[in-house]
Amino acid sequence: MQEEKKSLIETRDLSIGYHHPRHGQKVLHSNICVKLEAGEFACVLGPNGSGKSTLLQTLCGFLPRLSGEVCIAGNQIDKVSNRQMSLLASVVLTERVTVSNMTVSDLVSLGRTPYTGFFGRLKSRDQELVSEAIRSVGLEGFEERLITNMSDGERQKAMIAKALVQETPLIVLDEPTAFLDLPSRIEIMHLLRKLAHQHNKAILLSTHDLDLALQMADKVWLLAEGRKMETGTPEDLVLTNEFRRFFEREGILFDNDTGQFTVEKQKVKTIRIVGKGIEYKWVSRALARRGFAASDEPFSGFQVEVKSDGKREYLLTGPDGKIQKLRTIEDLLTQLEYEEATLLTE
Ligand SMILES: Nc1ncnc2c1ncn2[C@@H]1O[C@H](COP(=O)(O)OP(=O)(O)OP(=O)(O)O)[C@@H](O)[C@H]1O
Repeated sequence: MQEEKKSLIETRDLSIGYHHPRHGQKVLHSNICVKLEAGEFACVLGPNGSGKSTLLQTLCGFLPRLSGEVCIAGNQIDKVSNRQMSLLASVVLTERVTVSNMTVSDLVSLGRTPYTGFFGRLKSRDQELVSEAIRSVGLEGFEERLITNMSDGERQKAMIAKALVQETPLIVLDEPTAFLDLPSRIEIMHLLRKLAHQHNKAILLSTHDLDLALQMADKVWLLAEGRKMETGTPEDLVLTNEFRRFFEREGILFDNDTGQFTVEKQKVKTIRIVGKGIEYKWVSRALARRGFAASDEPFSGFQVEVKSDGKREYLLTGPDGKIQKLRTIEDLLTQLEYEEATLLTE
């Protein structure tokens, strides 16, 4: 029999939103029934303004829920004291840290407060954890740097390190990758997933990195205005077309095959592309951007032959059979545009 997994977050008929003094209640989402278990790495995805931050803040008790229940590690959230909460959940929100005169080490050490008390001294194990966390987010060497003198991305990494040293079974992060460059985004997502899988933590984060979430999340929670929240493995949500329904909009298509978004072409023209290998792939991509779909059929229109002998040579054949040799993709696109325009004016 399968062992029942421990739920770190569980909601029943939860409604989230805001109370407005004059306009009454603004309900963003209702009837939310979700579960986040130990060892699970889950990503909340949704367009801007869909309610991701509101949901995360409500789950952590930073915002009051409108109705329904939120349980943290099996306890109703109203009955969890602040101290208990600090031992159960570490939370990284998006607001900037503005404390002056605080170094990276000072900030990360604050994550140990639930164990040491606010004025408590760090023991050697606390110090070790702080150093380890700083290392794991790639900030080694930044220990004595003032937080105010760091880039947004570096500061974000320090906040994640602070959450790590808190050693809680649940970590909630609102857009932790927002200010990071692509390698750092991948690194942080890997690190968080590893923590979930190897240290049995429940990790919930919101992100706009759809492709990274598709590749890495165990579960995805999809939010969009006016829609019922959907949850599941990324693959199920792709195969049931939920990703499409949540994210496609005019001019933007979600390709279920590749899991990527593409810009809808206004007009698809075909072009024969001959060749193979990486050069072929990038030429096809550049031509697709200009509205050309590759075709293998013998064709009476334009043809591009891609030499794959490392010489970087593109042979463009026009409908009249004239062949032109081009050295770069930029030249190829310019020539093709010129030839097309000439054809139209003839
Ligand atoms: N304090 C507030 N009072 C009233 N409405 C609010 C408040 N904060 C946010 N909202 C509204 O609630 C909706 C959801 O906002 P939220 O910040 O949760 O979205 P989000 O999905 O996190 O957006 P983003 O991806 O842009 O960060 C938005 O329409 C927003 O304007």
